[in-house]
Amino acid sequence: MNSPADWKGRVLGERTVAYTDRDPILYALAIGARPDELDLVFEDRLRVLPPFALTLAQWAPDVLGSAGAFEVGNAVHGSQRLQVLKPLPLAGEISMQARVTEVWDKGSAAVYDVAVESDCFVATWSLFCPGIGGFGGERGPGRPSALDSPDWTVPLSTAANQALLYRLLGDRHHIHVDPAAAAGIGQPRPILHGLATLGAGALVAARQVGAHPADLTSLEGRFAAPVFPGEELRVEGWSGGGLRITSERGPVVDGGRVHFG
Ligand SMILES: C/C=C/C(=O)SCCNC(=O)CCNC(=O)[C@H](O)C(C)(C)COP(=O)(O)OP(=O)(O)OC[C@H]1O[C@@H](n2cnc3c(N)ncnc32)[C@H](O)[C@@H]1OP(=O)(O)O
Repeated sequence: MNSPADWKGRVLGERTVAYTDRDPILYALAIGARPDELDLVFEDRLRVLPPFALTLAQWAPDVLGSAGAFEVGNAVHGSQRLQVLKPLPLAGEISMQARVTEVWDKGSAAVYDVAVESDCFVATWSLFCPGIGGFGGERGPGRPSALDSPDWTVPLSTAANQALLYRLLGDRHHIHVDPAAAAGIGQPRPILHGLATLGAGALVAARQVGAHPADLTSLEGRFAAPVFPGEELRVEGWSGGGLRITSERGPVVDGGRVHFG
């Protein structure tokens, strides 16, 4: 295919992914679950955090990269949406189908939207792919609008080894572990997975609003700047479900929304 636009509508296939209770527990630990949150870390009481689903569906954006739609070494995860349809089992198999739903032309970059559907969730990845824009397509959604002061702000510490833990859940792109790969996307050191930051923000939001984090019904956010493992962040929330995560450099997740049932 010659133009990114040619990938719109492309079916990326179907996959059934199996997991055990070890995997949602590892997910909970990798996004900062505490030892007293037994529902998240102890198999006898386990409830699966819905964003764990995103680790099961990681194959879909990877298939698009492997098929040649973009250069895997310089693309980044631009944004994510997750809609929960029903709870994930504690262990078992999930069958999913994926396709490219949109291709946006940002001038300097192309943005691919990849949707993954299963009977438990619908998830959409936006992949920001520098160097292949300017193909005459539509620009798509712009930057999120400015917000008033947040209704609450909670500090969020990331761990120096957080990307090393999170990658064991399936996203083993080298930019999260190898300084040379990080340099290839212009970063001074390996960066944290956007989904680790967003998942951690959702967990903080649940604690703050008094919801059980496994009751999450929808989550979304745009990755506005990289996070470096070990950085201190702030999670900001709005009563209507708005969510933003900032570092001392500015927003790292903006346009966020999280809802609990
Ligand atoms: C395989 C990888 C997995 C990962 O997990 S990677 C880790 C998670 N992701 C990140 O850390 C990415 C953090 N974000 C960034 O580094 C930057 O942010 C970007 C490189 C994505 C973009 O920065 P810039 O090239 O400076 O773009 P601009 O000049 O701010 O905007 C140009 C156009 O691109 C749109 N855009 C900007 N950021 C995103 C995004 N994150 N997702 C989708 N579109 C984006 C804007 O809106 C605008 O377009 P309009 O003029 O139409 O408004």
